[in-house]
Amino acid sequence: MEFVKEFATFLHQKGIIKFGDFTLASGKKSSYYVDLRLVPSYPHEFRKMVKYLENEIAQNIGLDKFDSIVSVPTGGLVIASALAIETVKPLIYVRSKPKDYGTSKSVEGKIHDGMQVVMIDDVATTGGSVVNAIKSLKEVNISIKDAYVIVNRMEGADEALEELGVKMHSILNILQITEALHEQNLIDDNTLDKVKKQIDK
Ligand SMILES: O=P(O)(O)OC[C@H]1O[C@H](OP(=O)(O)OP(=O)(O)O)[C@H](O)[C@@H]1O
Ligand SMILES: O=C(O)c1cc(=O)[nH]c(=O)[nH]1
Repeated sequence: MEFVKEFATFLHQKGIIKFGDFTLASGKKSSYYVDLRLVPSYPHEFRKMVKYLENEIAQNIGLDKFDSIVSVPTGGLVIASALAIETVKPLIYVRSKPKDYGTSKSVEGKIHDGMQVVMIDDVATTGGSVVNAIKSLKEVNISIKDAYVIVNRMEGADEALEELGVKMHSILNILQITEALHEQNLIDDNTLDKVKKQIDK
């Protein structure tokens, strides 16, 4: 729990979690936004976050139990790249749509039939981005059982992935983050209430 509180406080201090009116990738509206693309600008915290993610994967799955790390551009790929270097695991990534020039590929990097991968993304909301990537991976006979995100906003991603036989893991969820901030009087009751209403919306 210590990492959760420390990381939640960091997200708030640096304005990485923002409260206001936002439109999300899925088209949904939200009273908050977690912009993890800012984290690499703070290399100590970035490294701590990646190490924590590495430990979680090592403990839950085992680093030798999969062939490659896979991610989706752009937010997730920055984190996955750092994790791949830290763990010395191969990295591949899935474009949201195939390139319409050059190689015309949607899955980039070295792949082989029947390979086993673990998905990394920064934030999960509806799970749509990861679901699309998993579908592209299945088309080229790549297997995936586990996906890891840093922040789970708890808006349907777990269920969407479960339908594809993939387990969603997260380092923190939005309730843990905002409850830790509320406890420290960094956000008020009304802000916490709005976040709770967003869950499963
Ligand atoms: O669970 P979902 O409803 O799909 O939403 C979450 C996705 O949205 C964001 O990506 P975005 O499309 O903003 O792309 P970016 O990382 O390139 O900024 C985020 O990085 C996730 O990939
Ligand atoms: O759903 C999204 O697009 C989304 C939400 C969020 O809080 N952060 C983010 O990077 N994307």
